[in-house]
Amino acid sequence: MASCSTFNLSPSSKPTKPLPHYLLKPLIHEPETETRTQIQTPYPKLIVTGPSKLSGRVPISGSKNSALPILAATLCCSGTSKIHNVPNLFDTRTMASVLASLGAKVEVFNNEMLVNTDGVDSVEPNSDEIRKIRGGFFVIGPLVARFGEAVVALPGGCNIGTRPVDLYIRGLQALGAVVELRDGKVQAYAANGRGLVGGSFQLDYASVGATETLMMAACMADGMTVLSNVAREPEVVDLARFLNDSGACVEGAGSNQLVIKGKPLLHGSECVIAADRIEAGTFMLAAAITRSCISISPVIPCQMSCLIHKLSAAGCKIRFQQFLDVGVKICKALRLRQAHILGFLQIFNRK
Ligand SMILES: CC(=O)N[C@H]1[C@@H](OP(=O)(O)OP(=O)(O)OC[C@H]2O[C@@H](n3ccc(=O)[nH]c3=O)[C@H](O)[C@@H]2O)O[C@H](CO)[C@@H](O)[C@@H]1O
Ligand SMILES: C=C(OP(=O)(O)O)C(=O)O
Repeated sequence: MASCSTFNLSPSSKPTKPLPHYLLKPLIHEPETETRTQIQTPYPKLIVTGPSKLSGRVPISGSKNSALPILAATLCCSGTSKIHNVPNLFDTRTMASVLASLGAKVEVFNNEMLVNTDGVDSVEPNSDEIRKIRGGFFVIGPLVARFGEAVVALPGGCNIGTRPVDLYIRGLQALGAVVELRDGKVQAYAANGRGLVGGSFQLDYASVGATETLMMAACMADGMTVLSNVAREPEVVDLARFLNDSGACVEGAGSNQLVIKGKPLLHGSECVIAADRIEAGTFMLAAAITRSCISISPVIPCQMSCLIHKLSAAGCKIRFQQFLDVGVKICKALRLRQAHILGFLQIFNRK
């Protein structure tokens, strides 16, 4: 296919060289030490002066972490994909720019995005856009699967610390990609000169982003793929649902193993992005620490069970007034141990 890549990506011209150490560094999950919690950044602070009381009803947006991989997955689809309830955020706007930089047609109407990737004529998204957010890197999976090659800058969005992408790369290699790093960009191409081939890959760590990227790639790889020790987060399930609605064959989403039968090309479909459990959880905590009573909607209670349990144990009263309504009221002081940001998010991210 036509490409704006400045590199000659023909397989025969590509001597394989080892990836740099920092991309392949082993996944070591350090304990929550002071070094993780004291990351200094030049970014502005939010200073909240209390005591304050919160009240009222808060609408919860569509999930950013579901929207980003689903937008990337439109690269697997012919025709138009219609995505509803996309939160209007810097990250989703950036992902739309990433797709547009590849030649996709992206139309935005309030919280609805229509994406048609039939006109994609590049495998190299705009690097400035990719470096703005972590999720931009997801496009490497569908690009190499559909077009046989991808040139994607290393992702940004990592003010919370270094977040390697070694699992994405090793997973793509397991599906028959040759991967190199040049000038801060990851270049991947199908070793057989055609497309990816199904294979088996076990993630060292159940990374959400790597699971999603490899799921998209496997949907268009030739044959069966088995991905083990994958992430089980609701956003992974949302992505699998979108891909299956678009003609893919993904089984096992929500468990720790995915079995995926590749198809040559998926077709556009329609989906509604689910409510953001991180946003909902943040408001629940805000109500708890200010001893306030608020109502948030919509929420998906089964995705919040961990946080609901913790807050209930701390004395919060949580009521489901209607199916998706939650009221939070703190009855006694709540003491939460400080945790680094991902640990904090994992209170409601992990099952
Ligand atoms: C866009 C998106 O969905 N972001 C979410 C995603 O972030 P993120 O993409 O960072 O989450 P992952 O589960 O993929 O990765 C978590 C950690 O695993 C390590 N890692 C991951 C991949 C890899 O190839 N190598 C590696 O070392 C990194 O230290 C990383 O910080 O999950 C987090 C934890 O559930 C959420 O808080 C983020 O909001
Ligand atoms: C860390 C987050 O997301 P990302 O991985 O997209 O940077 C977040 O949503 O807080």
